[in-house]
Amino acid sequence: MIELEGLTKHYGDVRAVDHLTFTVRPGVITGFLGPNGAGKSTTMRMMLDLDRPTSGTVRIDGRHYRELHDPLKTVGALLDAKAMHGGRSAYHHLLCLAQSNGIPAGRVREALDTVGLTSVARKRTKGFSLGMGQRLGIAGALLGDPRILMFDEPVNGLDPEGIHWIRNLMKGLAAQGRTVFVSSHLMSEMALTADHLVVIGQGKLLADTSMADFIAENSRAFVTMRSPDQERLREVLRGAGIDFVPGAEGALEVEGEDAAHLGELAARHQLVLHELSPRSASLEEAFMRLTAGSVEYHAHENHRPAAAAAPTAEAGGQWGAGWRKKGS
Ligand SMILES: Nc1ncnc2c1ncn2[C@@H]1O[C@H](COP(=O)(O)OP(=O)(O)OP(=O)(O)O)[C@@H](O)[C@H]1O
Repeated sequence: MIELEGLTKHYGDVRAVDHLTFTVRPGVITGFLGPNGAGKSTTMRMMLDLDRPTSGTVRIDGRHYRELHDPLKTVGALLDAKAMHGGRSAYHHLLCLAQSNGIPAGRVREALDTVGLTSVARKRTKGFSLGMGQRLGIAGALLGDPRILMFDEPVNGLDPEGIHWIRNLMKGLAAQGRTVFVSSHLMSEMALTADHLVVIGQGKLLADTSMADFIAENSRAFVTMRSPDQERLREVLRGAGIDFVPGAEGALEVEGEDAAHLGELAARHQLVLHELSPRSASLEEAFMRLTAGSVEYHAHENHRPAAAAAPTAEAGGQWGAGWRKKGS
């Protein structure tokens, strides 16, 4: 278990982490989400005593990291996959880690095997691809067979097979009763991986909830309506007291009404419709709405693709940019 209480970190005027209090529990995957610059890496560094908090505490199984006898046997972490000596082989990289942490040398082969690097164990790591580096970093995290695992953006730059592998590995570790804490800036990825969510923005806690509750609370259902006479459609909806928001490419989005009722309303007014489709908003959109007020790096509106009604995280840096207030 990891417990944070009032954890705070200032870099000069920047409040990178601002009074974070939450608990990461064993047996589930906890996703740590936030837009770029939200403070995820800083929080994880403080958990591992790599950065000193301005105030507040982190407890790992009830103790401060510094008080752990064999830290790698309690908590394993992948923070920066490139943080390794390029001249060493994968085997020797892990052997050094094992020897300096009182871990039996036999664990090196087991860890290499778990991450699928046995065939390149003797190769120097400087020739490794990003994916191989990530796997080696994960082998380092698993080396001490720790009860707690932390991964900072583990799927960054990985191909679909690598992403699938990491996802299943984390699920397996949680199923064994371990504490698994994983950061990401992609809600879509977390939706497939995490059981619990902790969301931060500008260092502050925005949500601490189960994935099931987040989905239940945020699955916005709406109907997209499109007519060749869009102005009349607006008038008809307003006349019936129905709220709407602008959608993609001039369409309108209506919440809280079913499509059949809206179709009948249009028919009564002899209004031609070119589209009447029930939809549900993506979790990515719900996440963007949650973090909209706390985005550090906004993309310029003019750079948005024309059809991006619900911008995806992959489009880059558009947190909250596409969210419109109801009735605007
Ligand atoms: N060593 C440092 N010195 C000064 N400012 C820093 C330092 N490290 C982080 N920051 C600032 O603290 C804030 C949080 O950064 P952090 O890297 O923790 O965010 P993050 O959520 O991990 O972002 P990303 O998803 O982009 O990695 C940012 O405003 C960042 O510029």
